[in-house]
Order: sequence, then structure tokens, then C-alpha cells
Amino acid sequence: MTASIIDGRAFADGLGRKIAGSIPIFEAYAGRRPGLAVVLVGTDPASEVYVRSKGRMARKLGMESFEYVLPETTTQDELLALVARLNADDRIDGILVQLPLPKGLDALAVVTAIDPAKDVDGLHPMSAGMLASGLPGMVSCTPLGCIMLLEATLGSLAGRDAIVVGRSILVGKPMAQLLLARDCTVTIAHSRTRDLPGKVAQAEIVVAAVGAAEMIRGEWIRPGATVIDIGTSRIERDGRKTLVGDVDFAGAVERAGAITPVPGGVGPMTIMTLMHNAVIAAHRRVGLPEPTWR
Ligand SMILES: Nc1nc2c(c(=O)[nH]1)N[C@@H](CN(C=O)c1ccc(C(=O)N[C@@H](CCC(=O)O)C(=O)O)cc1)CN2
Repeated sequence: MTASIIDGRAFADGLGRKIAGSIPIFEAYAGRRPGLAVVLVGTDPASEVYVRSKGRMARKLGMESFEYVLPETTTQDELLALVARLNADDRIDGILVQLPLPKGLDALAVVTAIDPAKDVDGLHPMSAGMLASGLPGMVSCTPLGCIMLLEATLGSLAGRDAIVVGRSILVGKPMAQLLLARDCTVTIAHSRTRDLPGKVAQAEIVVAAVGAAEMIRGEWIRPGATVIDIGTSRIERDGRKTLVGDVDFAGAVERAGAITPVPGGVGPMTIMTLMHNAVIAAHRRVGLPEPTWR
């Protein structure tokens, strides 16, 4: 079997067009455009690229983008003071602090300082609690994008056996909650899991979020399974730098029913679901009914 390729870029483009179409309606009602603030601390090259892409995409869709680039030497108090200012700024509907933060800064304390109504990254403990309670809060961007791709590929997810490999608050935990909310039977695997190959082999849905290049081997994949690869690692292959995921794509594509590529799978959805969340947050803040774009 050769898997069909889940085209995250095309899906994200389609979602972007729908989001852009909703902005004039918001503007006519609120007298302003939805505002997204993105904060970068330090000079991590990948983070710089992601933050630039977020600002560019927000502007392209017709939103107002507020970008803050702070030096590596920024203190916790300075960062918290900026978050407090953004919380109080009425033009700003969503706040995202790019992760990872430089050493010495406490990311959990920073995301907890964000007004939950503006938590477009879904990382505030209140957002996580609402997701776990089945309440309509903000959902972390990457897991939300994965769920959209899974539902577009499989339709209903109810009753399916799923494994999430990874338990971070950014991806693994919210991903497992989203699958559970759709009546999947969910296994969460992590670095201490015994017999990972055997557990992956039982799953109809595999979500790989471990951050280790090609760790999930193709021969582990159950024939016909749907594989969602969240990893992005730069490795050297045949003397060239290559971007790969957490899944051994060449092996998995021969067994899976459908699979996301890296690049071009989950990554573009992470940016677009941020736009989605920012516009949803804007609607909630001004009391306008939320659009549904799926
Ligand atoms: N506060 C947050 N920090 C981070 C998040 C997040 O959701 N919130 N996610 C990641 C990084 N990230 C967005 O911030 C991100 C990662 C990857 C991509 C992407 O489009 N990847 C491309 C490949 C790009 C390349 O060549 O490097 C792809 O997969 O096609 C977008 C966003 C960590 N931090």
C-alpha cells in the first residue's frame, strides 16, 4: 500500500481564504480589525522565521499585527510587564509568546500571565482545563490543526484507536484531549513507555510529537493507519541538510493509509490555526457570534 499524502499546505490555504472572508464582517461590526500580538525573546533562528511568518500571515488575511522582538537579556519581570500591557490593550485580541524562551525565563509563568480571553496559543492552564472539561476555550494551534486534518481525511474519528507519542503541554496533552473528545480510544506514549513499537502497531491513528528525528519506524505502522507527524528536525543526509519529521516517512508511506509530509503537513496548519484562534478570540471579545469555517 502507498499512503495518500495529507496536504497541510493546501488545507491551510483554504482555511486562510475563509478566515480572510470573515474579517470585513468583523471590521464592519467592531470598527477595527482583529489584532494579534506576537512576542519573540532572543534570536533563535527558527523562532525568528515562525514569528515573521505569523506577522506576515496576519497582515495577509487582513488582521492587525503587533510584533515585539525583545533581547536575549530580557528579564522575567520585563516580559511579564509587556504581557500586562498587551492584556490591557483593547486593540489586541490575541497574544502569543513564541516558545522556547531563552534559559532563565519561566514559560509557564509567562503564559499564565496572559489574559485567558487572549490566549490564542491555548497554553494558559485555564484553556487546558476548559479543553479537559469539554468547554469551549482556546485550543493549542498545532493539535487543532492536526484534528482538522484528521477529520478532513477520516470523517468521524469516533471509536478509533489512537496513539499520541509525546506528552508536552504544547502538543501531546491537548492532542490526546481533542481525540478523546471525539470518542477515540487514546493511548499517550512517552519516553518511559514500554514496547512503543507494539503500541504504535495497534493504532489506527498515530500522532508523533516526540521531537526525535525519524524515531517512529515505518515497520511499526499498522497497515492503513493515518499518520500525523508533528516533528521537524534538521538532519544531515547525503551531505545535505534536510528537514525530517518524527516518523520514518519512506518506510511509513509504504504501510499507512494516509500520512502528513514534513515539510508541508502539520507546520502550515500551526500558523493558520493561530489566525483561526485570533479571529475567534476577537469575535468573543466583542460579542459577535463565532464563524465556523470547517
Ligand atoms: N508559542 C508557541 N511556540 C511554538 C509553537 C506554538 O504553536 N506556539 N509551535 C512551534 C513552532 N511553530 C510555531 O510557532 C511552527 C513550526 C513549524 C512551522 C512550519 O510551517 N513548518 C514547515 C517547515 C518550515 C521549515 O522549513 O523550517 C513545515 O512543516 O512545512 C510553523 C510553525 C514551536 N514553538
